[in-house]
Amino acid sequence: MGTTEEQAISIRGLTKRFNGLTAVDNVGLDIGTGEFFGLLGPNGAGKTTLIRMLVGLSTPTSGSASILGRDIVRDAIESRKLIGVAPQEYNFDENLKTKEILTYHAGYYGMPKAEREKRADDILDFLEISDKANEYCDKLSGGMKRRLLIGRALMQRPKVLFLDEPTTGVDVQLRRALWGMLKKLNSEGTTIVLTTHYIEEAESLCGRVAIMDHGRFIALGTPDALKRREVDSSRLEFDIVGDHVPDLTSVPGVIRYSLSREKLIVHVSDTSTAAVKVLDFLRSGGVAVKSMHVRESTLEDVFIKMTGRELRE
Ligand SMILES: Nc1ncnc2c1ncn2[C@@H]1O[C@H](COP(=O)(O)OP(=O)(O)OP(=O)(O)O)[C@@H](O)[C@H]1O
Repeated sequence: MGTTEEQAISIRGLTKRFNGLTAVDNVGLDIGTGEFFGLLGPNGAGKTTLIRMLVGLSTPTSGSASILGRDIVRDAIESRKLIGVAPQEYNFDENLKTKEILTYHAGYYGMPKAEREKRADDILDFLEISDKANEYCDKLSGGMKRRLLIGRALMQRPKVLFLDEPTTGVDVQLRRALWGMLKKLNSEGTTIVLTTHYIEEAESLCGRVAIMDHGRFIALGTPDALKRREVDSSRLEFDIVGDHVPDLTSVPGVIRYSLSREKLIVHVSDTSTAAVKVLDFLRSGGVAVKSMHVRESTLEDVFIKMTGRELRE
């Protein structure tokens, strides 16, 4: 991939240091236009710092990056016009009402009054908070504030949308509703970059993800490819009676297994065929099986395999 305009984001050797701490460490990446890209990683991995540099809120210590061909430092004003940002923390002026937050914001971007009124109405409608248009924003619930943060980022019709943990603290139902809204925006052509702790969020939304740890990308690819490349495709968990089983490695599809306290975990390459074979093998070996669960691998498994730690401490 080149570094020309077809890239929504192009990053080269980007680094940020804070008094001896390297928060983002020589990162390189291209994100194509129209991608839905996820940055996944534990607290302190450097996700927010990376986004803050890309959106012009923090100056890189070294390296470079561009948004649709505009350098984030040299062409900062141009590049900022192309993006929308929903930060992790609410930062609304509490003296403003919901709709005013949107119209004032678009005013900074020089949008004419009639257009910004209409745009704000459309966005409130899209985010299903039209009935709160005239409420003061500090009266809104957490979930409504989350939607408003996204709505504000959409006002200037960004080509690239940055969302820093857009669903933190919202309930499962709203999270799914927000996912639907974000998918729609992406399908209409907006490039989206989001950071998240939620594995299901990255897996459900993102075409590609980068897993970050200690300021670096430790894995990059589609969620499926990462799971295939980095971990066994799935594992079977059996509750059995006793602490002995015949050697399972002779069963086709079995990669490895472990047994402890009557819990047998079998890593297999193809769940659909291996599950039945393992079960038959155990039964013919005289092992009483109380229950069996299939657990598909997740991006969390990828992270654990690569770092030996869990994503959420
Ligand atoms: N302004 C700052 N001054 C000093 N250190 C900072 C500053 N901002 C971030 N850091 C440090 O840089 C590292 C990366 O932080 P960052 O917020 O980018 O991580 P993150 O992956 O976004 O984490 P989280 O998921 O908690 O938001 C952390 O060790 C953090 O303490």
